[in-house]
Amino acid sequence: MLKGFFNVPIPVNEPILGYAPGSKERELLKAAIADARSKQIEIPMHIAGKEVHTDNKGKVTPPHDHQHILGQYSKGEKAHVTQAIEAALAAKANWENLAWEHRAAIFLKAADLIAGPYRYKLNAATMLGQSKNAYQAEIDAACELIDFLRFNVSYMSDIYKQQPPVSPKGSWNRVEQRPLEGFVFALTPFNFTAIAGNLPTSAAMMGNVVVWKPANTQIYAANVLMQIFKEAGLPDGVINLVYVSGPDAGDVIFSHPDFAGIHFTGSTGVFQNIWKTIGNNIHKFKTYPRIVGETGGKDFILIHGSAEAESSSTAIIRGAFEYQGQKCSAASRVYVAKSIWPKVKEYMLRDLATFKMGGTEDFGNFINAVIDENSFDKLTKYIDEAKKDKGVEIMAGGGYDKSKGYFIEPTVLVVDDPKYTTMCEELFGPVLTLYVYEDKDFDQVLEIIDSTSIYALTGAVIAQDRYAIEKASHALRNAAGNFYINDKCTGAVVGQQPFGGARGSGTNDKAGSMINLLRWVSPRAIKETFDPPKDYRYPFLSSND
Ligand SMILES: NC(=O)c1ccc[n+]([C@@H]2O[C@H](COP(=O)([O-])OP(=O)(O)OC[C@H]3O[C@@H](n4cnc5c(N)ncnc54)[C@H](O)[C@@H]3O)[C@@H](O)[C@H]2O)c1
Ligand SMILES: N[C@@H](CCC=O)C(=O)O
Repeated sequence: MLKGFFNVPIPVNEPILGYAPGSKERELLKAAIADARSKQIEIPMHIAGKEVHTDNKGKVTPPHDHQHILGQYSKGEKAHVTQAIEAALAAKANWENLAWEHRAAIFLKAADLIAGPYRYKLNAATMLGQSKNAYQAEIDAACELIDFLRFNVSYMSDIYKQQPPVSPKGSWNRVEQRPLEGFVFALTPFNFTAIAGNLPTSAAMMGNVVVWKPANTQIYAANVLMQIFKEAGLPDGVINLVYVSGPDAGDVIFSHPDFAGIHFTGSTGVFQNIWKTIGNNIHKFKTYPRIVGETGGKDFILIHGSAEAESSSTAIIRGAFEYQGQKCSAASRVYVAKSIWPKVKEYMLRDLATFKMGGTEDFGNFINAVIDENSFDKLTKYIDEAKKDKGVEIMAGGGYDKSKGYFIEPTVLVVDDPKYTTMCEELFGPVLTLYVYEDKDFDQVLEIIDSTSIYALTGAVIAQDRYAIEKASHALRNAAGNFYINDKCTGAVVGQQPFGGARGSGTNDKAGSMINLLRWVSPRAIKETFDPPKDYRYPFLSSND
């Protein structure tokens, strides 16, 4: 074994490629898209390092072109979840005993593979499978995932370096960061390839073994991620990837004695049910499982009367409509002061009129499709209701069509009631609701924002008036885990704004930070005494008493 404490490479954020017309990266990405579209692939599960195929297949189709088949994945059942757990537990001893610098090297290599040879393949898979445009795929599948891997390696070494500051004479105090006893379940959402990659790897990096179940609508890119992890040298069984229904996975995992933790990102309802199941089964587990979940949001932008109108409009429309509003951080409720609203509205209508909507293969499209038919049907129901409801004006959009892909026009609703349904519930799509308030009612609006939804994920205040900024920052301190001043409420960057919300939005364990990695270790404090006492008596107990 090598001896020494090794410094890890100092992480820096991966530069975002621009994909401008004529650029090399655009040519390479277009070629990767054409290649992916030209064939149908078989997508196996990965258990104990082996590819597992079944006869029960699910189709993978681009949300913007649902009749085109990119491939088919093998659907698993409960027995595959059991096999994945057994494979993870079989891999555990070797993996957790491997020196940490070797674990680090595997994930640093994975980051390099994504930054280099796999960049276009992974971006193309995300663009086709999840209907993300080139820029959105680049900031997610490439840059954010590379950042997660490189920064987490650095945080891991910082965690290992942290030791008790005091060791009195004659003793030495140390802390060992043990992986959890058992396996970790990574349950990942459709909307970010980076999150799908981060949830299993952050736990594995700290020495844990993992069963990973992605959302069905993200499997196409998850398959590329698994290829990358293998090529980076991840040993068999450390991360096992299964394609089963959520309830099937839950039934097996949440009653297994070695279940040691869940790393979840997804909707609040699913997380709350999982929490209840874990609570009901608590007597079955060897340890108290770590429950880490980043969940839904009802993210706000507050525009003060002193704000600059054009940048306010840009923050609103980028915050609300990038990736069709399917970011947990997406702006979905806006509060704008009456004095500035006419100007903001003018800029919004000017820019919304220039949005192009269509497939991700055409780089001119800013807006693509929503993820699937369920989502399309749910969102269009809200739009149809809004069209009928009094006190709601459809300021923009409102149209939709699912004949070729699940396309919904970016829609802006202006409401009279700040507690209208779409101001309160998470819709998760390109539907923004906006309320215009009297400038004098700023304080009341702060209270409304704080109390309107169960969530507290992201939020922004836009103002030039420093008193207003200070007041909003204080009044809304529990309304968002990620708070922005004079910016949109999306686009957190690893190493810059660790991400996560509280209240109904999750456990706020901040993805891409040391706080998150600490959830995947169980510290053991060790005290060593060099000269142990040989007499039990205290000094005041003299032998003459
Ligand atoms: N806070 C964050 O950091 C963050 C980031 C991304 C997405 N999200 C949230 O995720 C949601 C969108 O993602 P989604 O649609 O994939 O979420 P989802 O909750 O539908 O699914 C998440 C995962 O849970 C699985 N699942 C679904 N039902 C299950 C059940 N009954 N038992 C066990 N597993 C089950 C899914 O298959 C998927 O793998 C939104 O609510 C969004 O706000 C939050
Ligand atoms: N971290 C991303 C959101 C991830 C959730 O979907 C952002 O800040 O926009």
